[in-house]
Amino acid sequence: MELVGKVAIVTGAAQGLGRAFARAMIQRGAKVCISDQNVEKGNTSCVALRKELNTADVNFVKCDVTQQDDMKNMFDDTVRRYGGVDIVVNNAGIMNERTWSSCVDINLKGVIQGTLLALEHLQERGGVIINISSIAGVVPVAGAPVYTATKHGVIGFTRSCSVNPKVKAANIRLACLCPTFTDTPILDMTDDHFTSWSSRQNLWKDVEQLGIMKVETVAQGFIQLLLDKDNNGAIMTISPNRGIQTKYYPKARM
Ligand SMILES: NC(=O)C1=CN([C@@H]2O[C@H](COP(=O)(O)OP(=O)(O)OC[C@H]3O[C@@H](n4cnc5c(N)ncnc54)[C@H](O)[C@@H]3O)[C@@H](O)[C@H]2O)C=CC1
Ligand SMILES: CCCCC/C=C\C=C\C(=O)C/C=C\C/C=C\CCCC(=O)O
Repeated sequence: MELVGKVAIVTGAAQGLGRAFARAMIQRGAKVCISDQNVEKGNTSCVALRKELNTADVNFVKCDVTQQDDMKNMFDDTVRRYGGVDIVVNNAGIMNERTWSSCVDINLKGVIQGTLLALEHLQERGGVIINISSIAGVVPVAGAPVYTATKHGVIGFTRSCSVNPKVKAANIRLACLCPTFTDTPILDMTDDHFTSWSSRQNLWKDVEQLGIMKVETVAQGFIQLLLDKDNNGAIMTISPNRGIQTKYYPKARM
């Protein structure tokens, strides 16, 4: 897929990985709507990206992924502004075992809602949906069971959509990105984010063992996932020791 002139939406893009994905797409000629529930950071990032990349092809829309009206407005605004949508990146996510219900609402229900709206918008012209999971989407993580459940859910949902014949006929591709720890504000966890059935200490041991990647490393894998025309249903993992790996799991009837 060539990115010049393509229109992309990224949720949770005011900072961290979402912002890095937006930046990488703009650099390759895409027009990008960055959205976030944080209006101040979203606007600041939008202005910074315009300045740094010398472009007007990036805008900010306020969108809390738990709010259906916000999500609909984000798509409608993008269509009005750029004439359509080609790429949707469902990235917004949090890590909080204590407010676990909001973790499910944002990480899983937000991705489902974003994907369903994306499928509607892409059905006439085709396109790509990238859902951001985590390495916690493919391995058990004792320190963060709810977060891990949401990320497994993202993979199950995305792969199920990818094998739907209607999705294939509409020339829509879906894939998941699963990084290990990456240097973003999500790592600034305190004990308040955990319960007695989860543990910051355990996760921190994993961080120390695995190391922390730069957002640019993950953005590189993201662009590879986006550009590969033949990867519907793919799960890409990225880690410091194993690098970028694309995996295809069995479809059914094992
Ligand atoms: N940084 C890491 O180590 C890894 C992160 N991920 C995933 O990558 C995605 C992005 O995370 P990071 O950039 O690291 O985190 P981050 O905390 O830096 O950025 C997350 C963004 O999502 C926004 N957000 C939170 N709730 C929202 C809501 N209800 N609606 C809209 N936006 C909302 C925040 O305002 C923030 O701008 C998440 O889904 C996360 O689970 C996956 C693997 C590793
Ligand atoms: C105290 C630091 C907490 C950081 C947690 C915040 C964000 C997590 C982001 C991730 O998505 C990564 C999450 C979990 C990975 C955990 C363990 C990986 C073990 C991988 C392996 O065994 O191969």
